Parts: sequence; C-alpha cells; structure tokens
Amino acid sequence: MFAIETKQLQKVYGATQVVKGIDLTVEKGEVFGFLGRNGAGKSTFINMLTGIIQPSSGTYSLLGVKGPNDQVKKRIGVMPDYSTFYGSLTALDHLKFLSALSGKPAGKHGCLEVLRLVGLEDHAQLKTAKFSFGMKKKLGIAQAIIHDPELIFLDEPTSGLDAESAIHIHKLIRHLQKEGKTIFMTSHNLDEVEKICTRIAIMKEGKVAKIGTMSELRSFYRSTLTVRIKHSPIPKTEELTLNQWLQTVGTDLERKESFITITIDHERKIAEIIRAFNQYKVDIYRVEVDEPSLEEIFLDE
Ligand SMILES: Nc1ncnc2c1ncn2[C@@H]1O[C@H](COP(=O)(O)OP(=O)(O)OP(=O)(O)O)[C@@H](O)[C@H]1O
Repeated sequence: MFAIETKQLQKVYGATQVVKGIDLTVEKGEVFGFLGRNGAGKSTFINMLTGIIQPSSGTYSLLGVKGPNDQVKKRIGVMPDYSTFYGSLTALDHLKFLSALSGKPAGKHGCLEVLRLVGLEDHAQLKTAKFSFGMKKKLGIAQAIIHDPELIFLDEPTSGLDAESAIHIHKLIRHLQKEGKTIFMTSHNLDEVEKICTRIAIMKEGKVAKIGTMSELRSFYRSTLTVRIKHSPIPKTEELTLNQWLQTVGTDLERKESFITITIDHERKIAEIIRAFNQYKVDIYRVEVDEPSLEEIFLDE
C-alpha cells in the first residue's frame, strides 16, 4: 500500500490546465521532494491531495484510502505554503487549541515537546502576533505534526529560515522519517532536497518531467562520468603502453604531471583503471568523480 497514489490527477482553471494528469506513487517512510520552478503547479497538486481544492478529474489515495476522506484527513498533517495563526494566543495555547480540534489532544506536555522539536521551546509563551516570519514557519510545522500524523505535507518548510534553523528542521524531518512517517515536501533549496529526500520529482508546466532517486536522476541526466585521478609517477618504460590502454578505456584523456582526467561511460571502468595502475606499480592518491548536481539536472529541465 502506498502513502500517496494519484492517477491522472488534473486541475483546470478556466482554459488553463495547471496540473496535467499526474500519475505518482510515494512509498510509506519516504521523504519525497517535489520540485519545480515558480508556477509549475506544486502547491496546486498538494492542495488537491490535502482537500483544500477539488481536482477537476482523476483520483488519489492517501494511506490506501481513496480521497477525499474525512477519516484519513485525521491521519495527515499539512503545512501549507502560508499558515495562519490566532495572533492573540501564545504559541503553546495556539497548539493546544489546534490539537484539541484535531480530536487527538496532545496536552500541555505534548505541545511543549512539539515546540521543542521545531526549535520554539523558548517562545512557547509568546503571542503568535509577535512572531517573526521564521518563527511562524516553525509553528506551521508544529501544527502540522501536533496530532502525530502518518503522512506529512510540508510546502517549502525552510524557505526564509536562517541556516541554523533550516538544519534544525532537516534533523526534525529525518527524525520523523525514523519514526516511520512519510513526508512529502516542496522546496526551492536544491541542496536540502539532495541531502534529505529519498526520491525526487521535478515538475514542469503541470507535469512530472523527471522522477527518481538522486542517483537515478544523475544517470538519466548524464551517461558519462569524468574522473580525475592523482597518482605517483608513471615509470618511463610503462608510459606509452599505459597511455595507449587508457585511450581504449575512455575519451578526452588528459595527462598533467601527477594527474589524469578521463571521461568514461560506466563507473565499472574506474575499477579497471585502478587495477591497471596497480599492475604498472603506480599508486593512486585520489579519485574524484564529477557528478551532476541536482541543480544541473533541474536547470536542464
Ligand atoms: N485559483 C487559481 N486560479 C487560477 N490560476 C491559478 C489558481 N491557483 C493557481 N493558479 C495558477 O496555477 C499555476 C500553478 O500555481 P502553483 O501555485 O500550483 O505553482 P507552484 O509550483 O506551487 O509555484 P511556487 O513555487 O511559486 O509556489 C500558476 O500559473 C498559478 O498562477
């Protein structure tokens, strides 16, 4: 059973198809990153799954239950792209109120624990009207997880946060994953997605353009690897043979003092090169492989 499954999910506004029939599955326990340029349709997609808006056509299931379904809504947590708060309440009272509404009251201790998890323990008694943008973001995450949901939607959980707070939220997301939760998050921070997401979908103009783990996306993007090897001096007697052999292994061979750079079509060839160097009694000090970053893959779309 999938945490999320959509079939031909579509949203049309007037004559514009904003989400163009998406088929997507997310396994339980994943931290799934949903990326795309501004206006690609990410929030619209999430808003359909979380019941904020109705799909124009297509179907979806959350935690194995066909949506929309009021019972399953209690098992999901949502941090929308902007959250609203009761400004006259303190952070603690705000959370206590929401957790009572959820039908699964966390109590004062539970609420304080969630405030600690998001890094707001020192502001529990502060009225939310006085909260900064970053503090509101954290409180938005707190209210998404206060009822201990199994599936959590986070729309840009760290945008606008300082680096330290963002790292704190990354740790929280990993902690939630360890507890068996599924997280579906959007982000414009590609470094963060690369670090914490198990799988990634890149959305373009309402469709999923690419999907996979980071290594799958890398292999779709580029079928060759550029390898740079630092090595001990090659004995003069062996130089020619080794050079000739390297030219059969890869392309764009460059040799400079104690470095060679070569482009190969499979990582297995790195092992072949290392074995050959050993055979010629050449030591290898360092191997660097130039892999495409998520940014390159993303910009390629
Ligand atoms: N209620 C609406 N009526 C008409 N068009 C809408 C409506 N809501 C969203 N759109 C349009 O749908 C497109 C997708 O918007 P959406 O907010 O889903 O994008 P996004 O990928 O979340 O963007 P961002 O990264 O900026 O948050 C945009 O062109 C937007 O203008």
